[in-house]
Amino acid sequence: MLVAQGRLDVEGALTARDRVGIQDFVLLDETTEVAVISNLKKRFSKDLIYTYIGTLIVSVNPYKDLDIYSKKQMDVYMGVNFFELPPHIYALADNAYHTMLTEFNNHFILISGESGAGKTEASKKILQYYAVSCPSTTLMNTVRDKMLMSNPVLEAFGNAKTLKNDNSSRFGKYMDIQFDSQGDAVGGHILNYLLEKSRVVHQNHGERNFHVFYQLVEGGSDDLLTQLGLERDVQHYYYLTQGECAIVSSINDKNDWKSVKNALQVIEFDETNTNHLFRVVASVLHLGNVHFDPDSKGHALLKNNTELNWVSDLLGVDANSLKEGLTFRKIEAKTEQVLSPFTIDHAIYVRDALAKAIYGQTFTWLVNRINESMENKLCTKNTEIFALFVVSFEQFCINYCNEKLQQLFIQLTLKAEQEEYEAEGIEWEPVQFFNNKIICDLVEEKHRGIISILDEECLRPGDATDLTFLERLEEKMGNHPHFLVCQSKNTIVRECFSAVDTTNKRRPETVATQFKNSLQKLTEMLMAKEAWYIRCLKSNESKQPGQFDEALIRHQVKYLGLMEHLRVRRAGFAYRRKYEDFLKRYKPLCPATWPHWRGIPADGVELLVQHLGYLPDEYKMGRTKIFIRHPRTLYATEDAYEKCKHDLGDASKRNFHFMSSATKIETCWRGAQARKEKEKRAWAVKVIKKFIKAYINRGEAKSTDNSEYLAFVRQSYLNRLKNNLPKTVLDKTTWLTPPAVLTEASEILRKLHYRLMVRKYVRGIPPQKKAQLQMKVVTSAIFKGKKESYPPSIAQPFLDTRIRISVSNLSDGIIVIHITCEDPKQKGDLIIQCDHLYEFLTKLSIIANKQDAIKVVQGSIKLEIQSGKESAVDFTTGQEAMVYKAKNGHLMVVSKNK
Ligand SMILES: Nc1ncnc2c1ncn2[C@@H]1O[C@H](COP(=O)(O)OP(=O)(O)OP(=O)(O)O)[C@@H](O)[C@H]1O
Repeated sequence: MLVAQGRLDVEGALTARDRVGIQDFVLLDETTEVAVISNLKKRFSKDLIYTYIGTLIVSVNPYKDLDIYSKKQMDVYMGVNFFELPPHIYALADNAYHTMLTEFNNHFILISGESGAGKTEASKKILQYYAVSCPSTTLMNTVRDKMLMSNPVLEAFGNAKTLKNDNSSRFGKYMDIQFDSQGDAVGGHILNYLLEKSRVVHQNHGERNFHVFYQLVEGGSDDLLTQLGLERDVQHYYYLTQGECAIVSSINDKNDWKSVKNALQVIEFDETNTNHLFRVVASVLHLGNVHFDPDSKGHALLKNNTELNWVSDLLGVDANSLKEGLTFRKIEAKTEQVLSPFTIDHAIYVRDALAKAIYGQTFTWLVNRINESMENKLCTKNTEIFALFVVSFEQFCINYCNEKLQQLFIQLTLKAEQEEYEAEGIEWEPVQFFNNKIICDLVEEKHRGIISILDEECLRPGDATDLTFLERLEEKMGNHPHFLVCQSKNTIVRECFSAVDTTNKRRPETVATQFKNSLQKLTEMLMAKEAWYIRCLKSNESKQPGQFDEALIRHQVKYLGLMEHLRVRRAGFAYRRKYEDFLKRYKPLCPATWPHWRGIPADGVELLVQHLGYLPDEYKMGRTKIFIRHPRTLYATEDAYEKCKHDLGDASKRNFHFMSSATKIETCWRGAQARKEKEKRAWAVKVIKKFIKAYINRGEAKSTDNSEYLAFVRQSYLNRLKNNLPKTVLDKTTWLTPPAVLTEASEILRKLHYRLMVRKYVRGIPPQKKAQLQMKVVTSAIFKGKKESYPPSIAQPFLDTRIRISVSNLSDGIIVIHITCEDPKQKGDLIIQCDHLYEFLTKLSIIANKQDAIKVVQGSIKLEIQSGKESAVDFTTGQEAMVYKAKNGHLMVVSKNK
């Protein structure tokens, strides 16, 4: 028994591997289907129905009550690490809950498997576990009571006996529980998918309609049956007897009726609502007994009015309208409406369609009511949602849904693996797995293909024209005034149908499309949550305890993709453990680590595995964990550990005295360690408290309460600032917003930083550019705001060559100022004569700070008299000083001989 095994860690479980099989498939040395099934069988034979694949649980239906769900057992699993105890659904529930609380994220548990495999039971066990383990408040008690207590109602209306399961859920459901940040449940919600409505009007041999019909007929009081016009005989009703097993020994409808009535009270159904609900159920039974005879033309005529009158009475709708609706089709021509009589087949079809619609809508209404009663009524915001998802009935599960969920699983698992590798700094090794996205695409893309098979209406017997007929019928029924039960006096029926837009002529979404869309939405929703998985397997078809049908199990192992799961989990490394944990267990195997390793755990592990002779390819050292590739490496280590323990035991007998004193020393040492640890904790608590107090007072002036905190704030701001400084002088926006205490300092720092950047910038300017800028500064001082042509001139650089000055070496007082200009019409160089040439030019060059700008030439100075037109001034000496234009067109300047 699981409890008897007590606390086992995963390594401990290895030692028991031959007796009870492997607890985690990941540790199977051989990952073949045969090995997996044999392991399941070995465990099943010892009533060990749960086995892990990593954090996924495989559960095999035992078909008998096991003593593993007691309160005591729940206590054992509370707050315990996943791998510390033998596999159990409680371990998963507990870990999901605690991870949610510590990581503040949303989780879901996906329970899948074929009909009768134990999904509903598993979900109930999880709810029961939360009911016991979560902190208790009055509100939470109400929520969980309602979640648990609503179950009989949901099962009565949504479950039925099938060949595979006496209590098979015939709808897909998704339940979620909302928790607040303290872990208290504050609300809940149930979402239902696709009730198998066709069951209301048709059951295969050996199967029944939904339980509630039988429960009402068997368990309802005489008074109630009279009010509803029902007989206490299930065989009397066409809708209850097609499977020829209305009464079965394994189901006690009478008793179940009592729990349903009780549950209705818990979920706050008042008498009126309850009464209306039973009236709807009864109306469906009466509707099933409405039969038709052909008239002379083969058109449908009601056999008698008794049943129809009951339907009309129970639903509160007009009997004539109902009759007309069941036997005629209304055709709208341009100007008039024509009533076209139905054939018998059509009339039966419409009768059944109405029964399905009434029941289906009522089921949805019921789920909504349950949801309302579980709504989070606290205004405090709930922070976390824990979702529990049960994929139910077979049709829903097979094909597309399974493929889609499998795809989701692989995606999420690979993602989780990849994230762990990344966090541990281990290189990701690509995993080969079959990506079934291709199947999902095929199903999703080809609307008319696979997906339409899921349309329950298409599953009806009949040829393809039935579908066309149905569509037309649905369109037409939409505006048939006599059909719309939305006039009903039964509040439930009225509420259910009032939402239907009676004027909308658009074709309604087919069931397959609704299914696809809901699955799509669900997938999106689930992708945003952390996943936990339970895979349920059916041990045998005959629902017998102790029978393990290998062929059936093999089929499910395939169908649930368990081998794929295993492969993905085993991708790369089968086993990983924190260095501390690994060392703690195996340290006796290496003299360097035994009895104590005082260094860094990773170093100890490295020494240990080298001592054990691990080959480099067999393991990898992550940041906090060791990763071991093959289970056999771990087994060898474990075997060595067992032997070592044994040897140590022998040695201890021989050296009793020595050991006992060693033990004393060890005890003292442990005591000292524990005291140290305690002191450390006390110190940590003090620091944390101080920190919190300081945080609260962070806005206050500096005091003993907050000085350390403020220093911390200052340091961390400065550290962050250091890495986020603006990089260019023009960047005026990048500057970290300072905490209140650093506003002033931050402003000073900001100015200093900009000044520093400006200085750096200026230093980096080349001399030529600098000279230019200096000149521009002078220009600005002279002209800015005074000359209108100044602004456009700013961007134009000054050229060194634009102005040059030449004089001759003689004493003629002539100065030639060369001015480059681009405009050909402009006058060219300037010639001036000046008495105080030396003074003028010296002052000019001082002002310009450019002594080399004046060139003294001998003989002749070239002139540009207009752009591109050249001439010259020739200099010479003579008796008299004179200036004239020479024959060659040059200007001749004669200075007097000295
Ligand atoms: N853990 C369990 N311990 C004992 N019996 C179980 C367990 N799980 C399932 N069973 C038995 O198997 C039956 C079918 O299980 P359950 O109704 O949970 O199947 P299911 O997977 O929800 O089926 P469906 O999809 O048809 O609703 C239960 O009524 C119960 O008798």
